[in-house]
Amino acid sequence: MMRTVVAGILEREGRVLVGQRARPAWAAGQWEFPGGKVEGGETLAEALAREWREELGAEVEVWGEVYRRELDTPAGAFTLVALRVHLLAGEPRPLEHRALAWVAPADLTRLPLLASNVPIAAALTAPA
Ligand SMILES: Nc1nc2c([nH]c(=O)n2[C@H]2C[C@H](O)[C@@H](COP(=O)(O)OP(=O)(O)OP(=O)(O)O)O2)c(=O)[nH]1
Repeated sequence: MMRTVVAGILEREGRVLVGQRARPAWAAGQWEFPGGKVEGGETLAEALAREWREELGAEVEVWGEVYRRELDTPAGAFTLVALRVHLLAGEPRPLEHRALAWVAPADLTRLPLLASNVPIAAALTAPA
């Protein structure tokens, strides 16, 4: 069964939160929307809430899906789903990332994003 990875899009004052990965080697230094792999039995929303608690010390709820596609990476094939989130409690901190940044969607591609995230950045800047 293909695994699913959820990635959270948190927007504040026209900027979105991104994290710089510390691992694995192929992805270290690249920027992502914080999230991770869905575990057995979890909904997408539950998985994303768990990842944000573990990696950022923040409580979020999911508002809706932004983007979905199938991916091939050095870590295997999976479905990547980007979900818009709303912050309930806690200020995100880089508990597992090298750094966090708040970036305007139009400026995201100035960072070395994970290649799979470039279309998500494009979706965020597309006119509604
Ligand atoms: N978190 C996250 N992962 C992404 C994004 N885009 C993208 O291609 N990926 C890839 C990188 C990884 O191969 C995979 C997610 O793995 P992960 O390492 O974040 O997941 P995890 O926290 O559950 O980690 P682990 O338990 O497997 O070590 O998805 C993104 O925006 N956010």
